[in-house]
Amino acid sequence: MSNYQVRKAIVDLLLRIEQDSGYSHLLINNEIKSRKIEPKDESLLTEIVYGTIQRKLTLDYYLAAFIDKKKKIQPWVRMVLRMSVYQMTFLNKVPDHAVIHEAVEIAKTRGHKGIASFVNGVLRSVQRKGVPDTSTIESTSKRISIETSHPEWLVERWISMYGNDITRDMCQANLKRKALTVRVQPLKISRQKALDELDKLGFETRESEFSSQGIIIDKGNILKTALFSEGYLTIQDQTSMLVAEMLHAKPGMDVLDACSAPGGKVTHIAEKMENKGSIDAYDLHAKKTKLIEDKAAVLDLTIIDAKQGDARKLQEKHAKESFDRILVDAPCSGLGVIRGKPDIKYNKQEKDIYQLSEIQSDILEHIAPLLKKGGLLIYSTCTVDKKENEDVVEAFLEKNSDFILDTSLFEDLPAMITGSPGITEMGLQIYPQTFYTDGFFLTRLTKV
Ligand SMILES: C[S@@+](CC[C@H](N)C(=O)[O-])C[C@H]1O[C@@H](n2cnc3c(N)ncnc32)[C@H](O)[C@@H]1O
Repeated sequence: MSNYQVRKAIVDLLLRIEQDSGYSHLLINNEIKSRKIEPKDESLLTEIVYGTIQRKLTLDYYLAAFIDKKKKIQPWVRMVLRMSVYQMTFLNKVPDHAVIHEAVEIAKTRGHKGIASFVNGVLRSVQRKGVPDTSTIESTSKRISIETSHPEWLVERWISMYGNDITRDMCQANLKRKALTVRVQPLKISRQKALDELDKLGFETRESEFSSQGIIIDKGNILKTALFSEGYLTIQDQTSMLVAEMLHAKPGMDVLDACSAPGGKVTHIAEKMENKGSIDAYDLHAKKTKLIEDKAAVLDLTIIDAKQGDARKLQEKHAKESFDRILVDAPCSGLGVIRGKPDIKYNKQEKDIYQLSEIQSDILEHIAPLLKKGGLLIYSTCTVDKKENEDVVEAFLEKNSDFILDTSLFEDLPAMITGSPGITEMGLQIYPQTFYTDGFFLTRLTKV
């Protein structure tokens, strides 16, 4: 594929992601497969698409300095300008003159001479004058918003909850790549053996301190290994691995995972149970239960019964106090995983947070009777927002006097997390900047 064709594919992809509000990671993978993008172009395509989405608001701020406010710009032309300015400002892989040349070529073929000369004019001005200085933006929230490309309502919200410094660090961390992490299936391979095998294959790896099963991959493509395809390893963020570590499910126990798909945490729980006992794994969406089944099958785990069910109605299916352990890994706004799914920061709205917090409270309220006395319940989300995290837990504890927060959680956490800035009376909020993981919330409750 020529450079021009790769750039053209990037513009199409950016347009589709914006117009369909599609998840960029899924659309990028489809594009690579369907257009048969060569491996040498794969990483550049991914880098430009992700980068352009990640920096969208910053790029638009830069472009606004060079384009008349009243000028109507077609969406594809804006995409060409954004991706070109992204490459000129944040990447140094291709010289500016080549970036401009390719942008003009796309504009000529897709549009006409007039558009090509507009694109050429704007990009040449950016090249000549440089992008505008953002340090003169007076309002703190606006400056963070523009510099890190997060919507201002979200920056203001985070500032009101966590202050300027944590918010700025969080927004900046969301722009950086995180290392891929995997979990070993300990019934099939030990972590040490997996590390040795990966070492032989030329991977650069480290042990994760979040989980005895976790491995951080600094270099190497795990997807192409038999260790992955044969279920010795599975991809999971380190924060998610904390859940099964903290749930302490033992072989022979009865466990409920109320919101289970695609099955990352429930398979980890089954591993901790040495594949002995029983796990009822529900998800609201019937088609997603197949994802849980597939994951369990590749990992050779047989104790998971994946089925459709609304977590708010499980009392119709199970008697009170049926379970030793319950996981509520609730549907959430996902503001902790912006780094991997940058679309989230533009697609989520503040009202979603309020709606989700009601669903989360509802799920907890209806699940609570199913826990045995002395049992443990973990509530977790992959978001950073008090309304969906601490507030949900606090309201639940106020209403349900038979539950208390299991404060031994705080001694139970891995040493590197103890004393981390997100620990509160209601649980552990992990910020994406603290350990360069996803942002995540987790707490552990017990019935007395
Ligand atoms: C954060 S995800 C769970 C991730 C999963 N625990 C894992 O580790 O792979 C939340 C899941 O809850 C499901 N969900 C949403 N509302 C639900 C409800 N009322 N009852 C059960 N599941 C629900 C969603 O379909 C989604 O798959």
